[in-house]
Amino acid sequence: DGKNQDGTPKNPWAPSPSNQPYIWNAYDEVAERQYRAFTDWAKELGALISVKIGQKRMVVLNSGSLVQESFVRLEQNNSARSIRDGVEVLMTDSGKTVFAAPFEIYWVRIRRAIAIIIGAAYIAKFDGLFSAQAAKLSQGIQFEKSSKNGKPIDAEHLRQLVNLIAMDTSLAIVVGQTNTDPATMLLISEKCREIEAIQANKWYQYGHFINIIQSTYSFLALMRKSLTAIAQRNDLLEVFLEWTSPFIANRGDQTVEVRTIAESLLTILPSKNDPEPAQLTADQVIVNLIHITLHSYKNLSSALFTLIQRLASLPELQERIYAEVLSVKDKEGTLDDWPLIGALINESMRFEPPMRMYSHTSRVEHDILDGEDKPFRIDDGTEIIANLDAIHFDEQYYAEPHTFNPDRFLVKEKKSVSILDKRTERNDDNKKSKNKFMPARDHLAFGAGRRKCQGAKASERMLAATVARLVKSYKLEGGDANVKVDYHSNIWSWTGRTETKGDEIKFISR
Ligand code: HEM
Repeated sequence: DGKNQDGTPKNPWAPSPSNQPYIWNAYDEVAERQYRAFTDWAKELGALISVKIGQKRMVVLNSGSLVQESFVRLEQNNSARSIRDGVEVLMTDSGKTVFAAPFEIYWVRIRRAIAIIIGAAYIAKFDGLFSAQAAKLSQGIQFEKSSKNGKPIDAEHLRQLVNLIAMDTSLAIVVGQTNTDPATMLLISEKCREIEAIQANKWYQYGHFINIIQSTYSFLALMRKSLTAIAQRNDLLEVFLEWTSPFIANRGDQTVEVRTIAESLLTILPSKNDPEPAQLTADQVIVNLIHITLHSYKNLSSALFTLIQRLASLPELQERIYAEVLSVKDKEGTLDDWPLIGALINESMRFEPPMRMYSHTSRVEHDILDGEDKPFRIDDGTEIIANLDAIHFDEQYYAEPHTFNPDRFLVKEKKSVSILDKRTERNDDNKKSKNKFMPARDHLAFGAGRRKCQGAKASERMLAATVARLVKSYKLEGGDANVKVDYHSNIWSWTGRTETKGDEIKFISR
């Protein structure tokens, strides 16, 4: 209501775009142009902006230091999430999954259980899986090639191969399924596509912002859509229930080694702050497994497809990577051995992240300081969005940001800063001013703060294994990573995702 508890006026909202139509405010612009609309407004109004759509006010962070301020320094305030529409409610069982759960002990338990499977200290045990998957992709490409007499592989076929590898890898980590039959994997990805399409429907999108629409305007249409969504969800549940049943039957058996996220979620371990944790119900476990699998699948396949398309268009880089891979002798090699592949992955994540926006929600009324330390209003429930379309192209951190250049990430730790670090304009004898011209050594494609992606290490190692294997086996020619397609929903968040359209690639055996 614009007043603090003591009756004094609240600080203003951060600057907003003007001249927006009254009823929908910024809806049309955001629906059509998504993150690009935020980037353009930020150029005009400054890195911290606020946008009102319908009844919803959102605050958008367009610089790394604002993400540091909001998602990291003030993480106690801003690590909640909001569930925005019927599909999200349905698919997360009203916020029971790690992605959607409120910032409470229930969420902490799930995070810990996932961390002991795929956290940085544990992830190396999956390197064998990643190189086996990379080999499978290479074989799939060989097979496609020979069935086409060596002609290039078109984007659609390549995408199907990449989808299968991404799904297979995700299922192995999440439910311990390896070599799942392709028909089942296709079924899962088809269900996922259909649910996403329902969520991207215009009335669902409006409903995020104007509650009354959910209940009246196109109630019947929404009901029909919801019934379809429920049917799709039930089909998914059936598949996952079958996989999870053996683990559920073994629940509590201390002699079984915990190797997958499914097993770990079924055995929440005590910790210092949570000595007697409540265990999750089987339903809660399964709804998490579906959500994690689909997030992992979509992002891995999207990142891998983009990376292959990009690599194909860079012949010189391929030769440098080939030399790097060959220089590792007497062992398989992993991301730890390949700095240039690591730099390529970082640059791909910076230049073309699968998710250009993600959001946290504040659960406390507080102020946020803009770049000049001026305070602006955040309410309990305000959705706060990180806009990578602005942050990842900030030329203060990434020289010539619109050029794809993996070498920028070969910079030494001491000669670089984090994208989260603030630039200071103070003069030379202040050490901090050194920051001013140092490049960033990182990116925010995996998020920041307490809600950060738990699959970052797994993803990087998987992508590295695949790049190494492909470059070792083939010279890639063709490809196009420049044309993008934006989707309006993303397992199950309204902030969307971006895919690479791609072009045919010729794989020439080395
Ligand atoms: C290239 C691949 C991937 C990308 C780009 C990606 C990106 C993201 C992003 C942007 C977030 C939200 C971060 C935030 O709000 O600050 C997230 C959350 C998460 N990701 Fe990923 N992800 C990827 C792969 C994976 C994989 C393979 C897994 C697991 C197998 C995974 C598990 C998670 C989990 C559990 C969270 C939720 C954290 C929470 O809300 O507490 N991700 N991811």
